[in-house]
Amino acid sequence: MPDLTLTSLAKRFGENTVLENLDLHVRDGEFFTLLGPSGCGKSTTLTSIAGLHTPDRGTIAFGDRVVFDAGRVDVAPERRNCGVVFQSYAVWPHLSVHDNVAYPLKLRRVGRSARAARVREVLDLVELGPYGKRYPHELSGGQQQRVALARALAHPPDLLLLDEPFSNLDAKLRERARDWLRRLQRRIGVTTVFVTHDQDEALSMSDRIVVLDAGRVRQIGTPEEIYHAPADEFVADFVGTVNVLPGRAAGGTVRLDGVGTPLVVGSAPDGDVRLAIRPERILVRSTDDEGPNTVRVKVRSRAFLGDHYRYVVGLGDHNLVVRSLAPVDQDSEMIVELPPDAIRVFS
Ligand SMILES: Nc1ncnc2c1ncn2[C@@H]1O[C@H](COP(=O)(O)OP(=O)(O)OP(=O)(O)O)[C@@H](O)[C@H]1O
Repeated sequence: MPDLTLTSLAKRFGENTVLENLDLHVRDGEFFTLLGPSGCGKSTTLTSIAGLHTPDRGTIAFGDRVVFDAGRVDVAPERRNCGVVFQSYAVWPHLSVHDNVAYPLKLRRVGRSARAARVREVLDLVELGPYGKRYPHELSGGQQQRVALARALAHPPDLLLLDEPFSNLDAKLRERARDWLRRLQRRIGVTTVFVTHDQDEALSMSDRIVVLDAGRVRQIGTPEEIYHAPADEFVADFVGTVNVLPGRAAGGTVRLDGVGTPLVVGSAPDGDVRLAIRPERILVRSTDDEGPNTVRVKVRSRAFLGDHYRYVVGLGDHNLVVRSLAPVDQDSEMIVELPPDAIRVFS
């Protein structure tokens, strides 16, 4: 399978700059996710790869094959050999499942018996083997998306491009569909670009994620890198929940407004900073002499969420969200530890 390289890709719609010098490299066989808020340019990137939008500048290459080079090369969508599934890419209601999946093969003039064999193969692949004769209205939403996927895979694509394919499914089905798609993608090894604005989906499925903001790359990394070592406050805030507190750094410590003892943070540039820590990295202690950065706080609110408690506690002049299994009463005191290795400091 080819890798995919986007170089200096730029796209404007009128006055609106949607992509600005976008550089991306998706490795051979990788499941690569474009993650970012609505309007950040994820779909525009995907449709540019598919050839459905024409960028203003830059190049797109599948392996050694340049499919787009602004002003010079612009390979037609049907010749790029991408399998595409969109959220709204409904299957054709008047065609049976078999005929939906056979359609791209028919377009490519694949003979009748080879076509039937391939349709059987991909329907088995998406676990819809017995459903060939049904019509879309006789299938669930999840099954219809699997038909769309089978259609995208019927003529083996060089790249699989998926734009929020699960957003019409309910939460339970969506979770099942994620697991299932990830296993299938690993099995067939097709280089895949996946678009979502859902951080859970991105974290649970991807080999690597790019976080986009207003057409620019904020960070590229594995799910663990993006979650545990966000490059900046935008990424920390967009992926997961984070407490962000203003303070002043000096000599590897940060003094928060209204908190007596400075917190040890490891390395940080001296001056005004913002300290970030995830709620689940804050430890609830029974005594306050167990480690550095142990602070006595007041529980302002408590919510029981089944598998954990979510507390809002007062830390100096700020509210801090804490996630813990430990039951502590509302309005009582709590001792929390902010481990230095759980703290990120942004200037
Ligand atoms: N055909 C178009 N004409 C004009 N503007 C467009 C067009 N397509 C997209 N845009 C604009 O480009 C920007 C990026 O859109 P895009 O669909 O790529 O974002 P996105 O990150 O996929 O968002 P979402 O998650 O909401 O789908 C938006 O401001 C959008 O309004």
